[in-house]
Amino acid sequence: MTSAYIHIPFCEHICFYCDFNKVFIEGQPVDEYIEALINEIRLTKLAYPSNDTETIYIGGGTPTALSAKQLDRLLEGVRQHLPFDEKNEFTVEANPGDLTLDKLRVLQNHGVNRVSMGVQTFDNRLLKKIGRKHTAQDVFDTMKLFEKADFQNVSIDLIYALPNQTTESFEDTLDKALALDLPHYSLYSLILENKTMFYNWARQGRLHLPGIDVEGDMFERAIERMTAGGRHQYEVSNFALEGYESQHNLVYWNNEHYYGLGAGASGYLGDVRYKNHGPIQHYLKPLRENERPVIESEHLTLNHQMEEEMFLGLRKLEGVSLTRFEEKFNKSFTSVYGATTQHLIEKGLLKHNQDYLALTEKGLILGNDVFEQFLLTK
Ligand SMILES: C[S@@+](CC[C@H](N)C(=O)[O-])C[C@H]1O[C@@H](n2cnc3c(N)ncnc32)[C@H](O)[C@@H]1O
Ligand SMILES: C[S@@+](CC[C@H](N)C(=O)[O-])C[C@H]1O[C@@H](n2cnc3c(N)ncnc32)[C@H](O)[C@@H]1O
Ligand code: SF4
Repeated sequence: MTSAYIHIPFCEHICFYCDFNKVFIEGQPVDEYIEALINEIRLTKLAYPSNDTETIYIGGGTPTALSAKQLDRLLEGVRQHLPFDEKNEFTVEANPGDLTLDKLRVLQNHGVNRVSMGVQTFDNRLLKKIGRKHTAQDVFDTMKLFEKADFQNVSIDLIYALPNQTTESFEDTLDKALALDLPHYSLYSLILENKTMFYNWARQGRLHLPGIDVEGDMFERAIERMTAGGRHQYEVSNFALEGYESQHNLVYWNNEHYYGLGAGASGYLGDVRYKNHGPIQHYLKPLRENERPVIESEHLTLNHQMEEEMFLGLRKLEGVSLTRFEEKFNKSFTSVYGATTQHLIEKGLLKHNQDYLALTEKGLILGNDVFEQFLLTK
């Protein structure tokens, strides 16, 4: 089975911290983009047939920046080319304030059963400072829409360690988030990305970011609050009620296959990891000639695949299944990673949990230092 990630690179405004592939929507060839995307799905399915789609995730950019009519056309095309069982997870990303009842109904009509919303913080002053256009009230209003449409599987994203954010302010955001009683929360620490407004301001000394200690404190508070609120941490940044872990993101962490569709999307099919052209015109051009808009692709060697199984899998709190590793690669785990694992267990960074190898609490904090040890091609 293969999953599908579909990218919509348009936004109503550009946030100061964001480095994802996106452009301001005004004046963009949105309708042409949607048709090209549907054509890309068709062409990719021809090259890599699959009878069933495990999960579908439409992200961005901002998918809800499309009109109800455009969303309807997009979803019609998606469902036409990707056979999908509506019991499986189908997520669309939304921005608070962008989602109307009309658009939500369109999503529901086409089998979308999960929405992930970018809330970031409930502090209105901070929202403005990071370049968001919504307010906390927009979040509450959108929640009312979900209630009205009887739509329950909603997740929100929060970012912490924002400029001038205090631990108290973040705790207040955590309380407000939990008060919404949602099944899933993603909590990311701010990453200062190259070429963003934030990056320039930081270089000019105009951005006051909390130090590493404060950031660590915030992460600990988040884990405490989420766990006390019944949302268990199943991946470094993700918390869910039992049974509501994001199936699509688990496809990534379990190192499984997915179509990457749309401008700038990445995919993993067979032994090939690939990436599409990011700029809209570069993406549209090959599709006009019925060619896939892939800009780079790489065949992964067995060593690469095993490394990725470890890097990605260890992000899950459950860890990496050794049985699955051996079945997938037809190799004994000990023969590949026995010595590395022994060494990391002695240092208190890894632990065995029956069939699984997982990070300890100390390992979780040191994440990347641990992952590095699993490199086979140094
Ligand atoms: C790329 S956005 C797309 C969805 C939607 N447009 C939105 O803004 O919520 C997905 C999520 O990535 C996270 N994100 C984006 N830039 C980030 C950064 N520099 N550091 C940490 N998280 C970031 C935000 O939490 C955001 O909700
Ligand atoms: C930061 S994650 C947020 C996931 C969300 N918290 C959830 O639980 O569903 C989503 C973002 O990652 C990016 N993304 C995810 N899968 C991708 C892929 N295959 N190719 C390119 N970008 C991808 C998109 O920009 C998307 O907005
Ligand atoms: S965070 Fe979301 S809304 Fe803001 S620029 Fe990035 S993709 Fe667009």
